[in-house]
Amino acid sequence: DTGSAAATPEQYDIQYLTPVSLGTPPQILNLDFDSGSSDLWVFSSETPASQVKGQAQYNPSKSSTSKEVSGATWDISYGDGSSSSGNVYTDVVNVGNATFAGQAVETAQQVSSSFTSDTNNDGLLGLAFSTINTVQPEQQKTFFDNIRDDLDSPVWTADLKHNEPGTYNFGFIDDSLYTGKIAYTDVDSSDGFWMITLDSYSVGSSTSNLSSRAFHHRPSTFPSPSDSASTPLTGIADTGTTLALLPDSVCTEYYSQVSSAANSQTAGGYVFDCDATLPDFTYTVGSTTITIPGEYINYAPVDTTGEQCFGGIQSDADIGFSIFGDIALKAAFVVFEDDGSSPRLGFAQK
Ligand SMILES: CCNC(=O)c1c(-c2ccccc2)csc1NC(=O)CNCCc1c[nH]c2ccccc12
Repeated sequence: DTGSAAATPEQYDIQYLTPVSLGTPPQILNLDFDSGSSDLWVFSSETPASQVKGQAQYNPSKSSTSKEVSGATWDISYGDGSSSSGNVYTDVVNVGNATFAGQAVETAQQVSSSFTSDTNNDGLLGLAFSTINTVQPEQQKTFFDNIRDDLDSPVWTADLKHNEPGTYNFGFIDDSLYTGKIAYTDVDSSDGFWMITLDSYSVGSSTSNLSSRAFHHRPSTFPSPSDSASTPLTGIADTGTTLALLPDSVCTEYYSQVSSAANSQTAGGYVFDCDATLPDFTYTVGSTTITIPGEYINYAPVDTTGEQCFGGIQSDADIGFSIFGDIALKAAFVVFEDDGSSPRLGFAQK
């Protein structure tokens, strides 16, 4: 079995939505595939009308294959303060032809205001590890955990793009989606996340820094201007988080290269003039180097004046680990591999 479906970005790549077929006859909802959580939850016929603003709703009573999981409930809260909760059914779930008949579909009886106002997002499809699924009293499995044994290969891949549709594939690696080699690194799934350690990172690229300083020649003793560090970064690969949330030291190093940058309390993070030229951000996994172009890190205007823009790299303070969100992942072809015992993450240039 294999599956392939488009990942279409909302404005500013704030999230990527993918069509999913639920039930019989098929009900199509556009879900946010989220490697940072493990609940498949949807707007539903059980969501109060006051909390629905245009979202498609899954109606289990209209599906001949739905079964209520009696006594089961779910309740999830995210670090941005959003939340949702409700009941649980099993039904047929189909993602680009990868199908599982008894997938737990968590119907929302309550969603927080940020989900209500997110009018194109009909729910989330969790792809972190099933150990952090919130269903009680019996925890439910993610779609990937359920279909893994039917897949040609125990993998799913993310090819997210800037401002254009990309692809989520299940069960195979499409060699046309990347260049060079896929470098793999071990995953620590003990917290339920795809947690990895990136071998190093660097801010800017030596040539661009040098040219901006108009050096006529560089004495051999000149320190490398790319502030390249062999400092590792430990964090989670999280398709459900928009930004790259990194250590304060990395943020300071990065934004010190942007003359108009400031860490604004009111804006809730680093902002800069929208016409600023931002340095690239590079990270390495084994022998593979991924470069996030500076323009990807000019995330979005802070307000309608369009003068100040919000950075795509922000602090991971008070999280306890870094989050390599869409800003970091969309520069790469990413392989999420889990044979059930030793999960790995693969990165390739594209
Ligand atoms: C900002 C969203 N990310 C988080 O809260 C988060 C945190 C986290 C924890 C504490 C403080 C800040 C972040 C750890 S893992 C992690 N990752 C996830 O939670 C991934 N799922 C996010 C789902 C999600 C939350 N609010 C949305 C609004 C639109 C679309 C998706 C979402």
